[in-house]
Formats: sequence, structure tokens, C-alpha cells
Amino acid sequence: MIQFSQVSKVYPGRHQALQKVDFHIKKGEMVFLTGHSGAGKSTLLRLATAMERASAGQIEFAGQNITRLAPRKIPLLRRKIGIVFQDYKLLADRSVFDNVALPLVIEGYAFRDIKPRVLAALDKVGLRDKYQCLPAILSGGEQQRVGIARAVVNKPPLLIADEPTGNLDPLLSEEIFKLFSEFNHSGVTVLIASHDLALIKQMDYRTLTLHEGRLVDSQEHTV
Ligand SMILES: Nc1ncnc2c1ncn2[C@@H]1O[C@H](COP(=O)(O)OP(=O)(O)OP(=O)(O)O)[C@@H](O)[C@H]1O
Repeated sequence: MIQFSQVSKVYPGRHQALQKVDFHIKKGEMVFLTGHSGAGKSTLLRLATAMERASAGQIEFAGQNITRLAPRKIPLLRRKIGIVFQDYKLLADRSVFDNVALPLVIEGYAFRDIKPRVLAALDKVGLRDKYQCLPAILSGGEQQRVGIARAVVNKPPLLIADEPTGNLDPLLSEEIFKLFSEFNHSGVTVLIASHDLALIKQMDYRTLTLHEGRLVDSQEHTV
């Protein structure tokens, strides 16, 4: 589903964030991405979602070369990728319902189609009864579950999360990782960047490890 071939990224100022990164994540797989702070995890995810452009190498998503995607084609790619952020990125003045509905509103769905999809997504993350609340009254774990519902509401084949449990305690982090695992069991391909080595070990999925922009110890051939 995602293939990186010899991908490098040099930021202005000549900082080399990624060096010749090679990996393949198959459709239906769940994979963790780990590494020290500054190792290049966020950069890798930004390249996979076309938020940044690679300096060299090739990136494919579902068989399509997205390395130098024309800007007008980026929105179509993003519709196929649900993105979950560490800081949730919820709109504070909108209800839980409106936050989750946002990707469908942007895609131009009619309200009668939006409502059942939003409620179904909230049901999957266990927050259907909170749909009228403003995000601020929810706990951190609940806010992240709203972020996950928003990421999955248009049923993307790929879910990408950048440190989704970075602001949560260990118990809530485990719940969030289990939620990703449930989406994976229902067929969604999942890629999660995380520092939480203990939890990653416990979950027992393939792990890609970055060190100073290079992929090390990835067990790519053991899938
Ligand atoms: N827009 C940018 N311009 C210049 N340098 C950048 C930019 N974004 C990231 N970097 C640098 O690239 C390197 C990799 O950063 P990145 O954010 O990808 O690492 P990370 O593994 O996600 O780190 P963390 O776990 O701390 O979030 C770092 O040295 C960072 O300072």
C-alpha cells in the first residue's frame, strides 16, 4: 500500500532528515514507526501524506507514484488517508459531531448522509453519547478518540498517526492503541509513529526504527 524506495529528505539549511529510506507496508498491515526525537518520524509521515516533498527517491501509495504529485491531486490523495495528530487538532468552538463531520462536509456530502456516518464513527470509538459536547469538556483520551473518529469517518484505506498518545497516560495510551488495532482488524492499513516502546512491544506488530534519518533493524522480511 505504501512503498518508499531510496527516499531522502533534505530541509533548507541542508539538514538531512531522511537518508535513503526503503520500506513497504502491505495493504491490511499495522506497523509502528519509532526512533529518537529528531530521527525523522514526522518527516516520513509528512512525505507519505504529501505534506512535504522528498528530495530524492520514490514514494508510491496504492500503486500510484506520489513523489511529485501535482498540487491539484493532493486533496484526492488525502481523502484516502485518515490522519491522527498528537495534539488532536479539534475545533474548540464546534461540537464533537461537527468536528467528526468536517471531512464529509469538505467532501460535499449531504447532511442526511453525514449524520449516520458521523454517529457510526463515534459509536466505533465509544463516544456516540457525547456528540453534542464541546471538545473542552472531554478528557484527553476522549478528545483523541474524537480525532480518530474524524480520521476514519470517510472510511479511508490508510490511517496514519503521529504520536497519537504523546499527551496521554499509559492506560489511556493502551486504549488508543487497541482502538487502532480494531480498525486494522476491520481491514484498514495503519501506520503509527510512537515513542512508547513498552506499549509497542506489548502490541507485537512490525516496527520500523529510524536512527538519524536512516531505517535500522526493520524486520521488513518477517511479515
Ligand atoms: N521544516 C523543517 N525545516 C528544517 N528542519 C526540519 C523541519 N522539520 C524537521 N526538521 C528537522 O529534521 C529532523 C527530523 O525531524 P522530525 O520532526 O521528522 O523528527 P521526529 O523523529 O518526528 O522527532 P520528534 O519525535 O521529536 O517529533 C530534525 O533534526 C528536525 O529539526
